[in-house]
Amino acid sequence: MDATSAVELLEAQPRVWDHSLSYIKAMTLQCAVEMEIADVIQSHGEPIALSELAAALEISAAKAPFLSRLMRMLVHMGYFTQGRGGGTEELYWVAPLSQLLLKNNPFNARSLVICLNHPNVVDPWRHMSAWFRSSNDDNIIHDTAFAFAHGGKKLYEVCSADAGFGQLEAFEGLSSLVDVGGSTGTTAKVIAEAFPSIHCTVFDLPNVVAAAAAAASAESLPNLDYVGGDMFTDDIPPADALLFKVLINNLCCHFLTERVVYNVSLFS
Ligand SMILES: C[S@@+](CC[C@H](N)C(=O)[O-])C[C@H]1O[C@@H](n2cnc3c(N)ncnc32)[C@H](O)[C@@H]1O
Repeated sequence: MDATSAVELLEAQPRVWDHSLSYIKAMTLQCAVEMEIADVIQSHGEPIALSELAAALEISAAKAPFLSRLMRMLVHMGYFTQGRGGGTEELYWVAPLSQLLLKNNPFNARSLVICLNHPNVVDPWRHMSAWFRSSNDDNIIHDTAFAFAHGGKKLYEVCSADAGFGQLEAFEGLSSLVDVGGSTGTTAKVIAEAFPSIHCTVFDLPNVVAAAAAAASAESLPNLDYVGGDMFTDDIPPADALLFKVLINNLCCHFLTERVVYNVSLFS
C-alpha cells in the first residue's frame, strides 16, 4: 500500500463510522422529544443543573450519568446550550432550535420526529437490500420498499391499521385540510381514507376539478370534496391546514408567496 492510499484509508475510516452511526442523532432527538426535555428545561425558568434535570425527569441516580451523555449530544446537535455559570455543576438551557420541541409551540415538530423515527418508517430502510434483491415470482408486486417491509401494505393502510402511528402523522389534530393544486385528488383521497375524521378538499383549477370529481364519483368518500378555483384570484376554502404538494416549485414564487401568505393569514 502506498503512502497516499494509506492516508486516504485513514481519512475514510471516520467517515464510515460517521455514516454507520448517524442514526444516533435521530434516536437522540426522539429520546429528547419523548422525555420532554425541552419542556422541562424551559419551565424551570433558568439554566438547570444536571441533578435538577434528572430529578425533574424522574431519572434514577444510577442512570443520571447517562443523562449527561444524552445532554452532551443534544448540546452538540444545537438543541441546548451548556455552561457552568459560577458553580461547579454543568447547567443546561434551551437553544433556539429546541423551540421546535416544545409542546406548547403550535409549530413544534414533535409528531414529525416521532413519526419519522417510528419502526413503521424505519423498517423499510432496513429491508432495502432485500427489497432490491426480491423477485416478483410469487406474483406479489411490492413496488416500494415500504410495501415490502409491511406485507404489501401502503402507507395509508399501515396508518389505518395502527391507530397510534396514524395519529403521529403530520395530520394529528386536524379536522379539515385543503390540498391546493390537488389535481386528481390522489393525495387527498389517501389522507381522507386514512383519516376519516379529517374533511379533505381538493382545490384546483375548475376544469381539472370537474374532471377529477367526475372520475371520483364512483368511489366517493363522505369526507372528500372538490372545489374549483384559481388560488391566485379566488378564495381558497378555509381549513385547519393547506397542503401544497409539488406546486410551489412549479409556479411563480413571488406571486404565489404573496397570495398564499395572504390566504394563510386569513385562517390563523
Ligand atoms: C404538478 S401538479 C401537482 C399535483 C398534486 N399536488 C401532486 O402532488 O401530485 C400542479 C397542480 O397545480 C394546479 N394549478 C396550477 N395553477 C393553479 C392555480 N392557479 N390554482 C389552483 N391550482 C393550480 C394544476 O392544475 C395541477 O393540478
